[in-house]
Order: sequence, then structure tokens, then C-alpha cells
Amino acid sequence: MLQQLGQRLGDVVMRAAHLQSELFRACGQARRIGEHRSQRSTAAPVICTCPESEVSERCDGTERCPQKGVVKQVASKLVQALSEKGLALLVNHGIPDCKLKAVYRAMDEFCELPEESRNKYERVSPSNHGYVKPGMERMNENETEVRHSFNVLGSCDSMPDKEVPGFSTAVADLSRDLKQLTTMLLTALAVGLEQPPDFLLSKHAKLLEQGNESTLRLLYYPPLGAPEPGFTRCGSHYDYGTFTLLAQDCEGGLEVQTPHGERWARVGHLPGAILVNSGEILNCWTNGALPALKHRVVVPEHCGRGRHSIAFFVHPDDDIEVEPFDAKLVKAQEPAPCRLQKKKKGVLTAYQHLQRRFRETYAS
Ligand SMILES: O=C(O)CCC(=O)C(=O)O
Ligand SMILES: [Fe+2]
Repeated sequence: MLQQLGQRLGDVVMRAAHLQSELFRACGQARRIGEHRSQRSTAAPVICTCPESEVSERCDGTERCPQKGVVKQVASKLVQALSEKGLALLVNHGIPDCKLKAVYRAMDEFCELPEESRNKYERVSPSNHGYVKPGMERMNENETEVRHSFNVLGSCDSMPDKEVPGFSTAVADLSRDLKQLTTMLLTALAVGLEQPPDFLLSKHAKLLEQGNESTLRLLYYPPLGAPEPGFTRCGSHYDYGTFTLLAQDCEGGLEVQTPHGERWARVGHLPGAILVNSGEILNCWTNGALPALKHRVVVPEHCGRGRHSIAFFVHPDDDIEVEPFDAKLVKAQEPAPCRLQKKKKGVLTAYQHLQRRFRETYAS
């Protein structure tokens, strides 16, 4: 009898502890991403890219956590998040806020220059490097997209340092950290897909060098007042590459359509987090197992301020082909049509795919 009672008490205590930890987890998650505030917000999975035991004061983007342990912990969470939601919020990623803010400031100063100074750095097709003024790029035809972008390719050196001292230093500092984070994520993704650790890395061997179109894009969306028909910040689209890392200020406006949902949902702002979302090439490689995320940036109703964001578009090396990997890799998936394959003539390379998208979206 006493033994039975003891057992029951033990069970109750265990259950209470379990419920408490569930509650803490749920509260932490909700508090962090503010998902409970609006029905239209999406619950973006939060992934810590530096295990708790490794987080230290010194983890500021230059001090990295040991790769091996991190990769294992991130791998399955990342694959699950990208397959179910197409996105995740990365925390403890090691990229200090001050490096992001330095780039926001550099872009602010660039946008304050007179138009003729800005135009000296204009993007000239087919290169993707350089300044893109408002209205020059359209993700869809019906709306004018009001944003300034400065695309930075690792292999190009035309930078407005004369007009904005420190521009390239701020960009280089951040790019170095983003490349390091990307290396870890590509390794984790490969491991999560049950492939050798360097399976995806080897397809991105020239990241930020000649022969690879990965791009750091600085974005500034000027204040527009209230939403107005015919104008938006960024039309709905999929990113073109493997995945994108996105940092944003607290202005808001980013909306996503998760793979199995039709409605647009806001992504709550989690200070310091970096969003990762899958792009068209990852979608194609995995035959839809890791679907590309449709997203857009709307003008918030209350909009009184400008919005800053930084996107790091991760692309495979130019000559890598865009076709589904071996069927074994994407087992148990419905065969989803890969929209990137060229009819009959074979497959596109990463570079050809990108150029095709640029022809569709850039005015010149
Ligand atoms: O500014 C943003 O938050 C998103 C930008 C974006 O989606 C893009 O440039 O592809
Ligand atoms: Fe995008």
C-alpha cells in the first residue's frame, strides 16, 4: 500500500515537472516571437546555433563554438524547420548586433547622398553588384516597389568609400561572420539530410569569391506614410538560391506564406535573431522536401519610419547544376515538379538560373 502510494506520488511529481517544463517552453517561445499577438503571425521555429553550455560573453562572432557539437545539434532542427515551415529564427548565432547596425548606418549614409552620387554605383547587368534605386526591380508586375538596395558581390570592389567612409569595412566585417555562419549551416543541412558533412559545402566552395554569385544585399525602405495602392516595399517572391539569411530592424512588415498555408502571416520580431529561409535551388535539389519560402514586405498600417534589412543570399558556385539530388536523399517525398529544369535541353546551372530570374525582375 505504502509502496503504491509512493509510486503514485512519484508519477504526480514527474507529470507536474513535465507540465512545468512544457509551460516554460511555450511561454519562452511565445514571449520571444510575439506570435500570440496576432492571429496572422507565424510560429517560426527558434534554433539556437550555439548550445547553451557553449554560450559565453566572448561569443561575439569572432569566437566560434566548436563546429562538431554545434552541427549535430542544429542539423535535425534545421531540416525539420525548413521542411515544415520553410524558415527558422537563429539565435546565439555569434554575429554581434553592432556589426549589423554599422551596415544599416552605412546604407543610411549612402541613401542620403545626392542621386547623381548614388547613380555612380548603379548595378550594371549582367553583374548583380551595385546600387538598385527604387522601382528598378519588380518581384511582380502590378506594384512599384519602393526600396534602395546595394548588392555586394565578394568578387567586386566598386564601393562608395569616398562618399561613405568605412562602407566596405562594415560590409567586410559582417560578410566574414555571415560566411562562417553559412559554412556551419551548410554542414548542418547536409548532416540533417544524412549526407557527408561536406556534401553541400563542396557545392559552395567559392562563397564570396569569383565564380559564385552569393550576395550581401543592404536594403533601406524609406517611410511611405500609410499604405497606398500601387506601391509596396517588396512584392511576393521566392529567393532564388540555396537559402537566405535575413537580419531586420524592428520596423516590421515581413510576411511569409508557409509551405502548406495559403494565408500571409507576419514574422514576429525577435531582437537579434537572424532568419533563415530556403530558396528555389534548395527546393529543387531536395525535390520539394525543403520547399522555398514565399515572402514579401508590406507597408505597415502605422508606418512612420524607414525599414532596414540585410539579406545574405547564399548561392551555389556558378557551374553547379540545379536538378534534384539522388532520389535516395529525398526519400519518402512526393515527387514535386522542379520548376527550374529547362525543358528537353537539360538542366540549368546555378548561374543560368539566376540570370533568368534577373531578366524577369530587373527593369534593365
Ligand atoms: O527586406 C526584407 O526583409 C526582405 C527582402 C527580400 O526578401 C529580398 O530582397 O529578397
Ligand atoms: Fe527575398
